[in-house]
Amino acid sequence: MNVCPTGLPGVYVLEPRAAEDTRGFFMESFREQWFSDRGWPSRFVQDNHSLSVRPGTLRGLHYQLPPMAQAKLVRVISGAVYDVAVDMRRSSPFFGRWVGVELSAENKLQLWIPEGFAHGFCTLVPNTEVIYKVNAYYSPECDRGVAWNDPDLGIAWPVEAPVLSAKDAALPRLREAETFA
Ligand SMILES: Cc1cn([C@H]2C[C@H](O)[C@@H](COP(=O)(O)OP(=O)(O)O[C@H]3O[C@H](C)C(=O)[C@H](O)[C@H]3O)O2)c(=O)[nH]c1=O
Repeated sequence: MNVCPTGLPGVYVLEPRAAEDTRGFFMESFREQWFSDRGWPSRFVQDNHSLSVRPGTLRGLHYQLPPMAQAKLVRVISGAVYDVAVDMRRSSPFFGRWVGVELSAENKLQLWIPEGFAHGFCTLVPNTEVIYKVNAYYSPECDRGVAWNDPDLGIAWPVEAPVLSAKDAALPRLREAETFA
């Protein structure tokens, strides 16, 4: 498995190795030691799975505040997304900076997003399924978000008028959002 840094320190692309043969492929999609060997959180307590039927569906940008902050390991098992992470730590020199990576069932890439970052994605094709591990349970009380189209973030989403939940359509801008210290 290759680990590739992105333009945003702390966020990495993981490239598992797939063994392909005439039947298809086999891939180890997760190993605890990939994380413990790097001093990253390695105990994941919840798996998430979402299906977005329409292309241009945008989920995010979401994060959970302490004590339920979540690190996330994200991958796509059907379809493709433009996956985005944003540094939400005011103390970081990269506060408000973002990175976007295409994750797809075809490229099998995974995105490692540490605690302190917001996460969102926009689907690129119909019936896209995203699965991801998190290292803290869902906590509606600690759940927060920031607007996908905040001009202070300037994220280059591949869609101008995404399909949004009512919740996501009403998220605050970064300047009003509760962020990490
Ligand atoms: C996140 C979550 C949600 N839910 C329930 C709450 C709602 O009744 C329903 C849909 O939740 P929501 O609209 O927040 O789902 P998404 O918009 O896909 O949210 C996710 O989108 C971005 C991309 C993320 O990274 C987060 O993991 C997560 O916030 O599932 C749960 O029961 N458990 C959970 O862990």
